[in-house]
Amino acid sequence: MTQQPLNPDFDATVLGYPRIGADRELKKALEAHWAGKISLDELHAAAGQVQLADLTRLAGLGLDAAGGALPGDVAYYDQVLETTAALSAVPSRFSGVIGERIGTAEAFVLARGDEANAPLELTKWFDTNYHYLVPEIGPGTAFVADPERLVANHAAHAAAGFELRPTLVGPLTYLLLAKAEDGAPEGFSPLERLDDAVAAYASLLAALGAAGVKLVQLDEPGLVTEEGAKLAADGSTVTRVYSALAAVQSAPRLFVTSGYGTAGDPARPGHVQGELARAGVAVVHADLVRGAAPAAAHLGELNGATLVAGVVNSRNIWRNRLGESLAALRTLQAEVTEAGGALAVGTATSLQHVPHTVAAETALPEHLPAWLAFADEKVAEVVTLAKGLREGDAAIAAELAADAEAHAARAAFAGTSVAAVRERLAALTPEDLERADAEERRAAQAAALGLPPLPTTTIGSFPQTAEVRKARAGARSGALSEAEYEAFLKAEIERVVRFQEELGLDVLVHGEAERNDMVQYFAENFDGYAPTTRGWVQSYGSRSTRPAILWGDVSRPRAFTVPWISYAASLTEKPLKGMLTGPVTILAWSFVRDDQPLEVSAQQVALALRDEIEDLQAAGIGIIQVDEPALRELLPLRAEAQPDYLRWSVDSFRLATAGADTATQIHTHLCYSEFGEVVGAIDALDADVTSIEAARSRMEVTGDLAEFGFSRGIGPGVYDIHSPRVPSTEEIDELLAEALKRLTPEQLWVNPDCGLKTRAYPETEASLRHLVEAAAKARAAIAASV
Ligand code: MET
Ligand SMILES: [Zn+2]
Repeated sequence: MTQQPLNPDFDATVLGYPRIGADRELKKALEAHWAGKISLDELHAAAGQVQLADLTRLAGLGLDAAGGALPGDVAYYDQVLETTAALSAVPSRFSGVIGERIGTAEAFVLARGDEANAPLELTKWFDTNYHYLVPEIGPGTAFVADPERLVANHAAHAAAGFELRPTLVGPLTYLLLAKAEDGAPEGFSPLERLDDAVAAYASLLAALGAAGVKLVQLDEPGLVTEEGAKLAADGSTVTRVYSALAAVQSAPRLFVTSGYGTAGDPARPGHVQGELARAGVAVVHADLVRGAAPAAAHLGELNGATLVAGVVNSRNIWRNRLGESLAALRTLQAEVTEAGGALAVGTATSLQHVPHTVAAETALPEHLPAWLAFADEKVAEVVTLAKGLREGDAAIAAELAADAEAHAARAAFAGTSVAAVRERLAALTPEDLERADAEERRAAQAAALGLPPLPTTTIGSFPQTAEVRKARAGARSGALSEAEYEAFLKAEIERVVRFQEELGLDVLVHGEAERNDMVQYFAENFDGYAPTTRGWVQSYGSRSTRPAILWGDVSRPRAFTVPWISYAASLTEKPLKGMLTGPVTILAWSFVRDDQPLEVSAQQVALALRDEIEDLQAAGIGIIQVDEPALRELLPLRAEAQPDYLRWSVDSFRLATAGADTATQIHTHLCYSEFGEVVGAIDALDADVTSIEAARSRMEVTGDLAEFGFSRGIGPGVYDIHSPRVPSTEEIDELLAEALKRLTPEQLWVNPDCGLKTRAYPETEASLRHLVEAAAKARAAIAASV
């Protein structure tokens, strides 16, 4: 066994750690502060406690507290916002309310808006379900280094013996993720401001160095995108920027990470790391999970730098295959050492995408915990791998044995591969994805449903009132018996049905009161799926979600939505639309198994949904909506991988829905993204009616769809449900008129942007009244014009 010298600072690290606190303490403190219940000082103290607990845990798990192995990824709301604050990059539209400096209070104004200003836009961070606040950059945006918070955070923990490496989004990624502010000249790109931003980063580094910081982490995952890759050709922008930053007098050493894929040209993995090292960056990182391991040819350029090999998956919750990782690391180590560099073991990205610890889960099926690794278990894996690399297999013999055993048990477990599910998949034929001709369907559905033109409907959920949440919690804790809970839900369904009838909506829904979350509800009712109890993952700001774990072959033991939906239908003469969540969204918002292609898991979920649709139809439900809000979300970052994704994702929707009768109207619903780029896929879903978020973009997507020749039903949202604001009837009139410029009256449906579950009743009632009124006016106008 070779005894190579590893990194002089550390041989194991993680790029970041969940920031919300093991018990979501930061969420509670933030919301208490926003509600005026605790002061800013109390918030800082609470956040400091959370960070101290995290650092103590990380050091306890074996990361070198004094050697720079601990990430200083402090962020109360969002890591991109922290960088905006460190650069004092105040968007012009806030210049009246925010001075030159973005302190914590000012950062919250950017994050949450105020009476006069909408907050910064939230957008998905790469292909994750984390959302960051989009910087708004213009030709005049000031970039002024404000190191105060970073310095204070470093100093606070240095005193306790934790040598943090302050973490910022790197300048290239920061500007790649920014948008041109309103009023910037046509064609302006935030990257035009690169030199000014780099100057501010240089001042930040100088100040951090002066404060005794030894290592700073700059995250550059933007380099894995198509646009970012262009900045990373040899002799490129990457070289220019990082040569400048590495040359800053008395600056700390730099640690530049990528993550979420292969940085730069995917055919030349490692060249960006070589380029960074040549520029003077001391520690570079490569994502070995989503990305490819650096090619030996490029490691030659490392030249004394350290490569952090991101071998532990920080996006899933599965235990690492330690034996395989160790073998890959040994190969890399030989190449890196040969090149005069050093190797350290790390994670593919920050661990912010996984929950704190498996140990907190008390209700998982018995077989599952041993297969899993959340953040803490992943830290332990990184430490174990580094030890194995340093001291040889014998030093980690117990861990290797436990690992082999867990993986063998997982492979052999009955639910991992279920013959009945496999046989059903193997027997599928192309006809299983085909429905009758769209025109034939349209005629059959028109006859069966008898809807007016411009039918009005909602997207499914109605306000989840405190009573609804309380009843659900009561059912979970046992405070409410099964019979009591059922009676409660039936009463709630009846109330929602009567409410919709009174409003005069044309197609009713049951309101989804029984669902805590549109994906978790399905996970709870499918075999092969397990919800967690404490597995919170930050989605944005103080918000977290609790993705369920898809661990085995999926099937549906019994119909579960049918009782509620058919009960709702029994209460009304109007058509009632059944609600399901589609396969892609179910996968996108879960932790999925890593031992088979996503495509196969999608097919299994699709077949389970197909069974539910058959049962809904048999119960007399003539309209069924299968929501796919995450369709765009899983689209791969790299263009070359997109067609294959679009093929299987569309096919999984069709597999779920194509068993429906010709007269059954299949709807889908899309939101949370811009769908302009994927209209071809939306068309290929072959849904009879598609509702899609559109109010904020003023019906923009209707243009894309019309241009594409989309001919089936379409309900562009006319009411933005993301805020309590009530749209006026006139406003909805205008949106409908706008939509009718491009869509035919036979095509157009009238509905809100999305479900109403986060709204309260007063604004919901007022908004839906205006929506029904506007639809009636538009109908009358159409009738008068023929
Ligand atoms: C995020 S899409 C939500 C769709 C779901 N049917 C609802 O109305 O809540
Ligand atoms: Zn939606």
